[in-house]
Amino acid sequence: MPQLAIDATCLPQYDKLDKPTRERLLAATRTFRELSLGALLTHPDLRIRSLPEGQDPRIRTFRISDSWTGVMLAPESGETFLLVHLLPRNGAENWAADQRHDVNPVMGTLERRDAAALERAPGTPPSGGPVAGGRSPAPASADPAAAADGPATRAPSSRPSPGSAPVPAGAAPPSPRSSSGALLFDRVRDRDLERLGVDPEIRDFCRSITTPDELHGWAPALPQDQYEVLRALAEGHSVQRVRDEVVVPRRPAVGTVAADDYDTAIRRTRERVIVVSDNHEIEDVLAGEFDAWRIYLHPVQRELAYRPRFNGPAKVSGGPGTGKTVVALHRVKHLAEHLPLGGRVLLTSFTNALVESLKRNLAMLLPPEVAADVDVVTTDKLALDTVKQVHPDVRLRTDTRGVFANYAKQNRLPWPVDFLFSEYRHVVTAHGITTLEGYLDPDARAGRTTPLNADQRRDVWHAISSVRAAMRTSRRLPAEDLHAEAVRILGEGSEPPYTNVVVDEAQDLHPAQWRTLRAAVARGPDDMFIAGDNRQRIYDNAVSFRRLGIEIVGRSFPLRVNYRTTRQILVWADGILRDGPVTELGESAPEPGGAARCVLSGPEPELFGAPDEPAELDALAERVRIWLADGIAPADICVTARTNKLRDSVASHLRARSLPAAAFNPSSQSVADGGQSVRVTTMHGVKGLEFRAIAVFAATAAALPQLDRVTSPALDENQHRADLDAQRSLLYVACTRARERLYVSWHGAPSPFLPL
Ligand SMILES: Nc1ncnc2c1ncn2[C@@H]1O[C@H](COP(=O)(O)OP(=O)(O)OP(=O)(O)O)[C@@H](O)[C@H]1O
Repeated sequence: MPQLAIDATCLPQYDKLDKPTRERLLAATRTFRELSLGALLTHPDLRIRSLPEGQDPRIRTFRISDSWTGVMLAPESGETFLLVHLLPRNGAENWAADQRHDVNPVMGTLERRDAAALERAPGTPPSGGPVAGGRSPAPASADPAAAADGPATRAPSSRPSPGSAPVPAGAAPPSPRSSSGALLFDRVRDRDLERLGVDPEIRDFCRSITTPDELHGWAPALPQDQYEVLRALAEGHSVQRVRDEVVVPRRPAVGTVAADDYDTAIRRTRERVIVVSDNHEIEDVLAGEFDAWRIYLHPVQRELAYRPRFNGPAKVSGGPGTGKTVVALHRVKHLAEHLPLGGRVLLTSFTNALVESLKRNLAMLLPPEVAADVDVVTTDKLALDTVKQVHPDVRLRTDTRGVFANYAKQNRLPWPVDFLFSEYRHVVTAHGITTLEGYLDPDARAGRTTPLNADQRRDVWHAISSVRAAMRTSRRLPAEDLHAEAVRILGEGSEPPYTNVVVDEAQDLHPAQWRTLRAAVARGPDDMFIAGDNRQRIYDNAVSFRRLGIEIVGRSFPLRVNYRTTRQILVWADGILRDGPVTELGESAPEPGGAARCVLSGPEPELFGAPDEPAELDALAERVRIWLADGIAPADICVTARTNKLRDSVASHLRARSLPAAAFNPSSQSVADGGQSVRVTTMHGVKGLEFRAIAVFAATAAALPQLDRVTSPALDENQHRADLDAQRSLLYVACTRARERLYVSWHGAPSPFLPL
């Protein structure tokens, strides 16, 4: 039976069809799936036609209506029809005659080139890709420099138009090729281009390109995967890196795809091609009623999410917006679909808000019967539930520091409460120390800068033990102790509760939480899949996976394409972290170099320093008003402030200026007034979320860093630095939630974290 596949580049055209034409197209797609090949080719309504003699015999047109035509690639082998374009009837044949579809000789993917435009080269810019504009509004344009990385034009709730994005407004038009100066690909040998899948025609063509802008201008005409190879080389990446990051993930695992095996190539090009399996799905895909991440994965993302097996814990890291959560969700899908009888998957994250968001997304990806085998809970909830099975009356305590403060006061201890609390959190529970001897071990306090002699350690241990005993008596345990107890209980059980554990936002978990996760799953293939980014660590937890028995070596994978944030915003935000190298998640080594590439491009961030808070509020209101006037929906705008108090005050000030604004609840992802208001929340509250426009309010020296949350250097210099880094990351997280617009303001002296 024939099968229909859809090339994502044709989807934006669907917007231009009126309702009856859309219905006819849907009926046609149904016919494709229901009739035999012979019946299809002779179907009286579809009127499937080949192009005139001498042109590509694999291209066929079919009738959608009197005025609209569909263009398909109909391979001679196999029965998969690929819908490549929807066009007004009189332009369809001409367009089809200009295009050529080939199987990439190395990657085995299906690519399209505008053969006519390339033939007219040199010097003539291409006529533009098949996508005649994306869905509006699309204020941040797809950056042709990165478009070929995958689904590119991602206007809010819009679909991708991979590899064929039109040249964005404002981008430099393709420059006429200059005969002077160096050529862009001088340093790359023909042999290397060939190994990277660049075919002879494109090799010749690229030899005379002089600048990256010129190459970008040709993006719509070039075969998509070859364009990505060239773009990565043009960015200065080595042949080896381009091979590893662009070619290998696309290449078949074994063998090659024959040049005439279009059927296989279509099925392998999953970044751009959707092979639809039922009518309902076709309607969703054509109508754009889905989030792109559910369907399109970058080859690297797909390879990680759907790799049949990792021989042990695996880690995916990468900067903000590189799709770590997307990969984690797809990995859960893969694991849940391959569970042994009675098996269960745990998907976990740090906060309730993150878990709620994971639940919502997972429900979009998994059918209910598969989702039933997946638990999505915070690690603290996992520990609490585990402990409650044995001690039903135990509850989670959140005021631990206060208990330490009371004890220190009552007993007139010589140490500040922050010191005591920090010893409890960052030494005793972080290292899982259970005895005085353990605490007296010379290595126990490695990294702490305040020395303690043996007598002092005994006194500190006594104080900490007393506070813990009191908390145990009250049956309200802090998270750290709850986890220790959960680990004990899990260790006594006959079998760990989970077959696989998937962790998102892993950078924020405390070692005690990791121990629970380690104990919740038996060691072995696919036991743990971990996604995170140390740039975004906003709680003061640093961990060593090795010390926790999580052996990642050889299974650590970077993601390097940012799908969320424009290049302009990311480059600026990266400046916030300028002072130190980013360390690898779960290790102390610096992360290997290689900045993320951004799919989107847009305006530079706007910065405003006001003389005082009222002036800053006025400017914020003005900014929000401009965004609304630009057509950004209120719910796509988020204002962040450092504290709950400031959040409430900003929301009421905006409302007083007749702007729709309300405090935002990150867990329910709704606003207090239940309406479509501008979201106002804390910097912590935006973690894991994204908005078209973000305003960071009061990035003021007096508020950021918030010094009452930072350990004094006199108490511990290392902890002081770690606390400052966590606040710096908080600002970074807030700024990188913005998809298209970022506005940062302050009054008086600006925060020292700002890259001004
Ligand atoms: N292959 C893809 N195609 C289209 N969109 C994608 C793809 N991968 C990720 N995205 C989109 O990019 C955005 C960021 O993805 P995601 O939240 O998974 O990134 P992340 O690395 O977990 O981000 P962060 O660490 O900043 O929270 C989301 O809107 C997601 O839908």
